[in-house]
Amino acid sequence: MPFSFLAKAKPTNNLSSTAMALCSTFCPRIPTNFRVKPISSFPSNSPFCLSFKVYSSQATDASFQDKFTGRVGFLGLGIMGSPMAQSLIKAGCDVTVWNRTKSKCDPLISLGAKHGSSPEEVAANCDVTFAMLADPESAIDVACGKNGAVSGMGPGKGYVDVSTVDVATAKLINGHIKATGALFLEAPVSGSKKPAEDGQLIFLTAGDRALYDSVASLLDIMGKSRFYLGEVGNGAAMKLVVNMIMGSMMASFSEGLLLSKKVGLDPNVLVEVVSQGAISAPMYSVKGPSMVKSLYPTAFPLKHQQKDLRLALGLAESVSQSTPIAAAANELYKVAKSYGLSDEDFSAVIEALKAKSHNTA
Ligand SMILES: NC(=O)C1=CN([C@@H]2O[C@H](COP(=O)(O)OP(=O)(O)OC[C@H]3O[C@@H](n4cnc5c(N)ncnc54)[C@H](OP(=O)(O)O)[C@@H]3O)[C@@H](O)[C@H]2O)C=CC1
Ligand SMILES: O=CCCC(=O)O
Repeated sequence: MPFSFLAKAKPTNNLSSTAMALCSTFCPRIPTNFRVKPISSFPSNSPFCLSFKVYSSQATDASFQDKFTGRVGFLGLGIMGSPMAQSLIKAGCDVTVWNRTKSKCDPLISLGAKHGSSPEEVAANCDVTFAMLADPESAIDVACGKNGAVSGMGPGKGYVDVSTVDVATAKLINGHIKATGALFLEAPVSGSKKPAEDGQLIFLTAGDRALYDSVASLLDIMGKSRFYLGEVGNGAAMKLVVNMIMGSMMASFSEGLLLSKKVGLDPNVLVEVVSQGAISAPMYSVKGPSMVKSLYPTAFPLKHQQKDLRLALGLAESVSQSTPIAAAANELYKVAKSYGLSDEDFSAVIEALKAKSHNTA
């Protein structure tokens, strides 16, 4: 379990070594396989204070890998892809980017990234290529379509798809990539815009273990933890189960906020009460106050949450698992989409429950 570690220490050139030494000294129960990542440091003329994130590299298998020194491609620079690629550039990686809408590449180019004119060109020029795309259709198109990444892949290369897709899509892309002699890893992420900006994502990986090992240091730049789940499809399945739970939680929270208001309670107080009890969740504390104000600044677009519920329901169907709560939540997100809220944050699902105001609008 990652935890923050704050220490006063004389800064050295090797901040990580300093932090590891401090942790070993002052946290005797820390696992021997811990790693550290600076959260913040201060100039040497300020009080000597360092803050570090301490984490196990993997719950069940903590192998430490060498720093990845090859060329890194990044396809898809939306809400998530942009900050992830930015973290890699800022960490000193040699990054080449591509995005369907070219203008989104410009801020990264100004930070030092190269630009590839197609997914094929990026894959051909890089050792490992990451893809962060909207949905199964775009993930397949960018990997396997005309001038897609597959055309630039080959032995010695790797493709890491971090998009949220279904099991069949992950397996399809895996098949195309593997046919070129390259390696494949699916690695969808838990965590949203802010964790992506802060390098605090959780990677849910599956596929070629050798590729997982070789890109571990890149995953650690972008994330706080990583799980290796075995065969391709397990990453997608884990991600869909997590987001199925999240979508239902948000729908239920929305009902609670509106009910509290209708019975004369202050929904802000409800948010506070929830935050102190057993059902406390960062999601409620972060989104609740703006939901009360009917504000939905987009971190996770509602259309993607509905996509994930749809894919999760398909997954449940494939094994005859009953999921009535998720099915009801999915309907609510579909209503919200019909209100034109696709690109709002998924917390805008609450608007689908304000039927009266929308019907009369
Ligand atoms: N936002 C979040 O909090 C999280 C999102 N995810 C998942 O990550 C993925 C990306 O999410 P996010 O960054 O929020 O989404 P965005 O909608 O912000 O970005 C989507 C990306 O996909 C590209 N794209 C869409 N359609 C096509 C296409 N047909 N061909 C080529 N490129 C295409 C977009 O290109 P263009 O710029 O040209 O439109 C853009 O780069 C999704 O699968 C999502 O479910 C996972 C965890 C958290
Ligand atoms: O897929 C989106 C996940 C968002 C989150 O984990 O906060």
